[in-house]
Amino acid sequence: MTVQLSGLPTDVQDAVAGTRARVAALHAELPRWELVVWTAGNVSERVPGADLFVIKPSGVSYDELAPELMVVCDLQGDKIDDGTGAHLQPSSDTAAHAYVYRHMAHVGGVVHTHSTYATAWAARGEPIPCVLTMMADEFGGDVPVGPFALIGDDSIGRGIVETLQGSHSPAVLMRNHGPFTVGKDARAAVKAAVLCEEVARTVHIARQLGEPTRIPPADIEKLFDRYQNVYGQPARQEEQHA
Ligand SMILES: O=C(CO)[C@@H](O)[C@@H](O)COP(=O)(O)O
Repeated sequence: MTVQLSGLPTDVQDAVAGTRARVAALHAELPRWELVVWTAGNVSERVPGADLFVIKPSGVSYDELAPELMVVCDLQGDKIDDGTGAHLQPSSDTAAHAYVYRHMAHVGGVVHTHSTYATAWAARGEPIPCVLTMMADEFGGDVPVGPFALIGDDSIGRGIVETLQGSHSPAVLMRNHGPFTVGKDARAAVKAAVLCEEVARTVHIARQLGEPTRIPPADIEKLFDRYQNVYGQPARQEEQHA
């Protein structure tokens, strides 16, 4: 039987409303940072305290996205009776997002784009080598490549999870497709998507002039640890561990 949002406890309904607002607002970051063309990207976030997540409706222009249009799904990726009406179907990548939420408990947000430089690396099936301190900071090493997988079932999600397990990286380049990123929340996943495109572009440019030099693994670990645990304002650091 389909879950009815209006029948859930008030605190869950309030949590859904807050998640819808955040996810709707974060979609504006995708065109802002030139990570998408047309509607080719999506953001989702887990609803705190519920086995639900919120994701963009498929094919809807970013200009039209509003909190009340965000689709609410269970962790199997099935839309609940969320008040958006039957005409609004969730993103075509919903199954992939749902698989990540079911298999990566620490992940609270997922983003998918087709950003140009990261997607070019995905087309070549080549990991982005860790040759920049920004890569060590955010990705803790190379940005890995996941397998080619067709959209529509658990294949992409399984490829994301299997590739990211054992990696510090919050980004994976799905072969012949494009980047997927994860984070503790949707904002962290959007940040990872922005920085993934930035380093993909920089390393691509560096490669035009010669072979960039890799950062030694011990230094990568030091940089990653500092950035993940020291960078930013103390208050934000506490938030990060909240
Ligand atoms: O890559 C694809 C389709 O192949 C999707 O990620 C992209 O078009 C975005 O689709 P949605 O608008 O989220 O359904």
